[in-house]
Amino acid sequence: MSTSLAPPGIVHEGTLVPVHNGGDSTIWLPFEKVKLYTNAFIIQDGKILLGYKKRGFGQGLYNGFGGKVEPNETPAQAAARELQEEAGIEAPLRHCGTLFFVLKNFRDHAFYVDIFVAKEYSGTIIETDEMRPQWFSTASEGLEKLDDMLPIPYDKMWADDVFWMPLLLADRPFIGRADLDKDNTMEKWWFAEKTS
Ligand SMILES: Nc1nc2c([nH]c(=O)n2[C@H]2C[C@H](O)[C@@H](COP(=O)(O)OP(=O)(O)OP(=O)(O)O)O2)c(=O)[nH]1
Repeated sequence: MSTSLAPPGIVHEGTLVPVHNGGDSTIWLPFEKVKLYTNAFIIQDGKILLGYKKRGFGQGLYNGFGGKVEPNETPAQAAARELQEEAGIEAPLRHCGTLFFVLKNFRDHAFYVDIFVAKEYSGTIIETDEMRPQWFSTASEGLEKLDDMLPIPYDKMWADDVFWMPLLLADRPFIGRADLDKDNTMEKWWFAEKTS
């Protein structure tokens, strides 16, 4: 489909196949500037590594490891640095998705988040001041779970994650936008699979 149908903030050359869209709001929230962020996940052997955010933005939610891209860095470099700083590990990260994220009542900036994934890592996973890492099962409900590992805790994650996480788990590149209210409820969203 044509990318002109994608929401403001989404820039992509190639074919996008929309997979989810919705929300009660008729307009996309305005934004003045955009800041670059990263988010990185390790997915291996039926499990995914998430971190419980202990402080700051998103405190109390589980997420991948990431943060701001510094002025001297590429997103890939920032993703590697944040994974090391927040979980103590290194990994051959691959770009797998892009999330454009706008928070209502947060006027400062929109978030352009490059999402990375790796199937392996080196080093020892450690808890840091910012994140408490924990493995979760990627098995769907009803399927056999790994030992006593809990399923992905979507009710304790950013509300939009449930829309794109299945694409990440299936290794299907994606792009999307989510506008959220400050209490982590979805205002409006649009997600597409990148097929070229
Ligand atoms: N899973 C998920 N992550 C999100 C969403 N929106 C959003 O900003 N993020 C991620 C991107 C970043 O990894 C993180 C926000 O960065 P942060 O708050 O941890 O970074 P920071 O400003 O503290 O920067 P730094 O000190 O870690 O560099 O949240 C979302 O809707 N879902």
